[in-house]
Amino acid sequence: MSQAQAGDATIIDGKGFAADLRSGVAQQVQALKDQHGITPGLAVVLVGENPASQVYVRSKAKKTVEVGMESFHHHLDANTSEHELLDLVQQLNDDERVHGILVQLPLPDHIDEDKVIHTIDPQKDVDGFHLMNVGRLATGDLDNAMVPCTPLGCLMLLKDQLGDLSGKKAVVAGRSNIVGKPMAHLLLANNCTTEIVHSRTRDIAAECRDADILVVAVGKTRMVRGDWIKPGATVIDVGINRLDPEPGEEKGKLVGDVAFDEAKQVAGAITPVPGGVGPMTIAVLLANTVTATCRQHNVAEPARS
Ligand SMILES: Nc1nc(=O)c2c([nH]1)NC[C@@H]1CN(c3ccc(C(=O)N[C@@H](CCC(=O)O)C(=O)O)cc3)C=[N+]21
Repeated sequence: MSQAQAGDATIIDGKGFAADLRSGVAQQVQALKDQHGITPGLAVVLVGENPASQVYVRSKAKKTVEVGMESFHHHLDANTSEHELLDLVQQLNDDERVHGILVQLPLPDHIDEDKVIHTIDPQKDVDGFHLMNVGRLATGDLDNAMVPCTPLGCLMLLKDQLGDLSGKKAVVAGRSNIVGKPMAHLLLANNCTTEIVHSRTRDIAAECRDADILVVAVGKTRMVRGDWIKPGATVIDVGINRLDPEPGEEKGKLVGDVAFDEAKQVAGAITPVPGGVGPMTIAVLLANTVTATCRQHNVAEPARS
């Protein structure tokens, strides 16, 4: 391979990759219908009126139907009690048309999120947030874990870009339970030398600059600058931040946690925002629902990553 030249980073097409993944999922759904008479079903539960959440939920429901699955949508009002929500989750656990359950986070303050997540049947936990699935991922039992959608989507993009990841130095910026920690476990399971950096890391720029693979999920607009990146590195930007609108704009632009214009001068490959990791999250959710369906019916499951 030739040496990376300044300014020539490959822009990783997450949107296109996600569309291909969804058409693969649509074929798997068709096969489940034709060969086993099973229609995978995904239930999405939204509590309250957060407008951004409503946009994601609508997009998920539309794409669920597009791949041929059944979509069950439960929209509860903001003052729903914890007890009512737990009852609904239990009802979805018991419903055999439902193979995957996603409860959109964050939940209102009066509801204990952990309690809700741990009421979901681990086999239907397509977000991979239940402790049973967290433990399986952390112990490397990937054959039985449900793996969180965003990190799994990032891994798919990395493997598509780089092939075998063995021996590569991977740095994950951010230590959240939904992205940073599961991402680090996945990279470790794929034989990367893996490090997590965070707000208390002594020289975070220097640690990032050592990475062949840099995954950024810190939730801070354009925190990672061009000079934090090793020339030729592969950069995955998980951030989704909305800027204040410019005069004449109705909504502000979406930008990542990486200063894209600087980073693309240095990186070998980089995901854009929007059109990078975001669309992968939804596509992997659908893929996880097929995986969950296969496991619940003892049908051979498609290889994922
Ligand atoms: N239990 C749970 N599971 C989740 O997976 C979950 C959640 N709660 N709560 C909210 C966040 C957010 N999230 C996104 C998914 C796709 C895009 C996405 O497709 N973004 C597009 C842009 C969309 C736009 O233009 O607004 C992109 O990056 O290209 C973004 C954000 C999933 N979440």
